[in-house]
Amino acid sequence: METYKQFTFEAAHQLPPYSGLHGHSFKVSVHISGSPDAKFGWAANLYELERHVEALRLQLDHSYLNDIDGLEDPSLENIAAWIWARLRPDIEGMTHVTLSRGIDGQAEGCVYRA
Ligand SMILES: Nc1nc2c(c(=O)[nH]1)N=C([C@H](O)[C@H](O)COP(=O)(O)OP(=O)(O)OP(=O)(O)O)CN2
Ligand SMILES: [Zn+2]
Repeated sequence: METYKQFTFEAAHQLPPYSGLHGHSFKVSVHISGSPDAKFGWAANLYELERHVEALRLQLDHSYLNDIDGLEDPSLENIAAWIWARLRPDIEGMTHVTLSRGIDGQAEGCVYRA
């Protein structure tokens, strides 16, 4: 079974020489794989993920990403790897993190797997 949790955040960044200062709505999906719980069938209890995901969301939301330690070059791929590295110690069975920016149908994104 695989369980996932999504969160969104609004943030500004720049990626010289490709882009100057601007902002995006980002969407993150955190995927956890595991044997189904005998009673509830889930791979992970979403309540147990909540505090870890929420702590990250609060750090990222309404931030200037370039100012965050480890995000000096905030490409999609570097942000996804940064999220993975911070959740990894706390979320057993995490298989991948997806990150996208923009609206459905016009989004750009990436998938980070260990
Ligand atoms: N694989 C990637 N390639 C590129 C990335 C990236 O994160 N991953 N980022 C960039 C630059 O940021 C580029 O300037 C993109 O600018 P951005 O405004 O973030 O995205 P759009 O050009 O699509 O702008 P819209 O406002 O959505 O039109 C280059 N390559
Ligand atoms: Zn951008």
